[in-house]
Amino acid sequence: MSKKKNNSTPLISYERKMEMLGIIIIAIAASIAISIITYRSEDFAIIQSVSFRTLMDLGQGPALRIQNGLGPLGAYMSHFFVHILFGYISMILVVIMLSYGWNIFRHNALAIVHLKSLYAVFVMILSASIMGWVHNEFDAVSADWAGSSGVAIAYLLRGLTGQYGPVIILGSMSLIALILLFNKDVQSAFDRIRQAGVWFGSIFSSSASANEDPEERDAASVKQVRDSAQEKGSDGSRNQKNGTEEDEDSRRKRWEELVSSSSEREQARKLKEQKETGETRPPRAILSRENRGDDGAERGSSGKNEPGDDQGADGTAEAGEQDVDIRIYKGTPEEEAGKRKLEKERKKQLEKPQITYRFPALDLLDKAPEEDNEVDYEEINRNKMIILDKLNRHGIDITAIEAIVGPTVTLYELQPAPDVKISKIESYANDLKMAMATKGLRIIAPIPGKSAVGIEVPNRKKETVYIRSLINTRKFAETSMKLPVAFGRTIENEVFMVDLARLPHLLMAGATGSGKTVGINTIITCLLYKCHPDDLKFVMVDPKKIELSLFRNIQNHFLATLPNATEPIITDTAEVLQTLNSVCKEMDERYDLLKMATVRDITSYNEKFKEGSLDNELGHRHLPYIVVIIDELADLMMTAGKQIEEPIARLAQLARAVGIHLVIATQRPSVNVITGTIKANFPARVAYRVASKIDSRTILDTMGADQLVGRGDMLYNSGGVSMVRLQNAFVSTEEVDRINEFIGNQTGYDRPYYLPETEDPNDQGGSLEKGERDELFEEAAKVLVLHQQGSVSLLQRKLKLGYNRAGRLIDQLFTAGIVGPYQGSTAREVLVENEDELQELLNDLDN
Ligand SMILES: Nc1ncnc2c1ncn2[C@@H]1O[C@H](COP(=O)(O)OP(=O)(O)OP(=O)(O)O)[C@@H](O)[C@H]1O
Repeated sequence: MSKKKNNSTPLISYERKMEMLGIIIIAIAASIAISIITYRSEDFAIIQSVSFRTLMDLGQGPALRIQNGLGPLGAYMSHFFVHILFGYISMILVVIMLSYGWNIFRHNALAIVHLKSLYAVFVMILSASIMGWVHNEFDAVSADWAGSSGVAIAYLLRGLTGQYGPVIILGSMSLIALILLFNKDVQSAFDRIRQAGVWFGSIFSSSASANEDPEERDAASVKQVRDSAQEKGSDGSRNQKNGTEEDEDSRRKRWEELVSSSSEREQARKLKEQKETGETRPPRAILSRENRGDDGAERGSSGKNEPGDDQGADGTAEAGEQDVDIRIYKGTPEEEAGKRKLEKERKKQLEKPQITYRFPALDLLDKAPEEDNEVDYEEINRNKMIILDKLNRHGIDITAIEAIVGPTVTLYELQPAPDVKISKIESYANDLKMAMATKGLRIIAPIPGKSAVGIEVPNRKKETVYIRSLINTRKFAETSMKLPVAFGRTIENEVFMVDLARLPHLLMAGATGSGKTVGINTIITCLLYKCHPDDLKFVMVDPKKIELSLFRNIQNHFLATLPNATEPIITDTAEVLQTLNSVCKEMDERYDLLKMATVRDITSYNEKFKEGSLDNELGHRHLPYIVVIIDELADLMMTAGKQIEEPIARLAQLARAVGIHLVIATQRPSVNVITGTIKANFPARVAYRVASKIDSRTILDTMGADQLVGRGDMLYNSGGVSMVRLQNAFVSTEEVDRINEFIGNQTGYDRPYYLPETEDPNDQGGSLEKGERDELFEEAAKVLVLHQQGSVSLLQRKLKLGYNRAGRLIDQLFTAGIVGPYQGSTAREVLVENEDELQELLNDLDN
């Protein structure tokens, strides 16, 4: 493959430069910090009283009298920061600089640092002004805490707004600063402060039990709060209560938090016990286990008519009769890798890359916003009550419940009593759906490998799984998969990864807007983050014309096309057909190469080629993986039907060993699009939300996809019986754009990877005029007739030819009727029996 000479590489790479800049900034910040800490106002006076020359004379008295840790320079700096700017509070500037320095050094994104710095500057000015005000009004603090600027702002405020104006302005600004700091509900912050009061109260009031076991103490405080809640509750019904709704709510919250703190301790004890007995659980964070022996208080105080709370008072009361523990789990995120790890692992794979290439950096991907992804205990408890109530009414006893909180859905794992028939639980799916007023609810009865029934209920607040949070994990960085795809997160918050090279092909289906294109972008992004362009090429087919168009930027790095292709991303049906046939031809050629090299798969072939034991002259070359992506199969099947199905089926059956893999998506998972032949050859399937149970059956062979909630909620089946529910990672168009720009701006190969040319189906083999025949035409014909074997590799060996020329000769011999049509990995049939017959045929051709 031809390649461009890479442009001169800079002496010091961009990364190293940034690291140096980071260190310089940190060093300056540390110096300023030392100068501020050792600030003395007299130092500056000394500097001013002597000349520069005297100052520089270290043996002289003036220099010796300066006590700043950084000498005269420190005295200057600290004068500026402490005296002129904002006093000691200027230290915040040091913190800002350190933060910039560190993040630049670590190659982290700076967007969040900018925001936080802006906030820190605001807090610095505000604090200095408050100090200035205290200094001016009461002379209670030294002016060194406010600096001239802080004092000046306080004067200005006093002058403009009188005696009380600064109190109001500075007070409200402080409150705003607090709100911004916690970025949370201030109301609940107040509640928490009050709650802390109750805590202290309960501790002091039960001073007699000061030496008690902590669990008992918790239980005592729980009881106290619960009792007080019950007292209130018993005074009157919910509608008659005197206190406000907020009072009830905050009391309930308080109660729940106390309960969960005591129960977490109990949970930890249980876990320890489990460890000792050798019983293990998957690594999930245990959030709470709520033992509601007497649930009345909690339910009574709920007080709100939430959706799904349609059971009213008597519904929940009945449920209370069946008292079941619930354990709540939320999976802890996987360990982050950091940019260096990813970079190191990616470089490890490369031995002698054909082009100089920089892998896309993590910074091109958006960081997940700092959202409040806390578990909604209220929602979980309400759902638990509804589930218990519904099943209890129908005589189904549940002995235990666990709630596993995933990004999109929560899985309630129910342990039914031994005599319960589990199909009975399944039959109440619709009742439960109605009671919870939820869109998609899936019952898994039983959960494969467990003696439990699962009910998946969509969360009211869904979490977006950002692709960066998957790519930036050790699991992804260190994977040895050839074509790793981190699809998303499981319900247990684990990064779910598959190796496309082993699948070997993937069929994706989902209604419009369910997240297929985002899913395809996730696959491509993962591959672009892990694979070098030497090792991977995409053939992109996009009948919808816009979905994959962003990838045209990377054509000279990552795309494979026909030599005469009109566009790098194929949108025209006729061209799709020709391209797929060409990929088939590439597959056949690769099989010939593998056969010549006597290896069984692409990995061994490439290793052998790397060792130098394969001859370039015979057409051997490094073989990149080829991933063929078809964004909408339905469209192609409608226009080209069988013609399209044929090459897809051939590739799906055979292409795995030679490193060609298919990813096909469709929004119409009907049997005339996903035909039996296609389905049989695509064991790995992904279903996004589909419109009907029938569609779900077509794609997954079972129901379930019709109950998904959309926006990347998906079921993955690798061909076995069990399916995994995942939240597909989200990658935005902007992110895809940035990655493409980053790669596209680098010097790539001269052209896309060319797929072999195929015969035009309308062309009956082209002209065989004497002048247009290959010079070795006759000689090649004789070799094949002599050996009675129509194989390219035979011609290569006997005539010492490259693969392409030998292939062209075989095509001409086929047109001349000397060899038969292509037969896959076996040699073509020779149609001429002996040399005499051949001579006759050649004479005819000449005439
Ligand atoms: N994994 C995801 N996380 C969050 N939101 C998502 C996710 N996937 C898709 N969405 C949302 O759903 C919208 C539609 O997604 P997408 O375009 O991928 O659907 P589609 O199935 O390809 O639809 P169509 O077939 O009409 O092209 C996106 O714009 C995005 O807002």
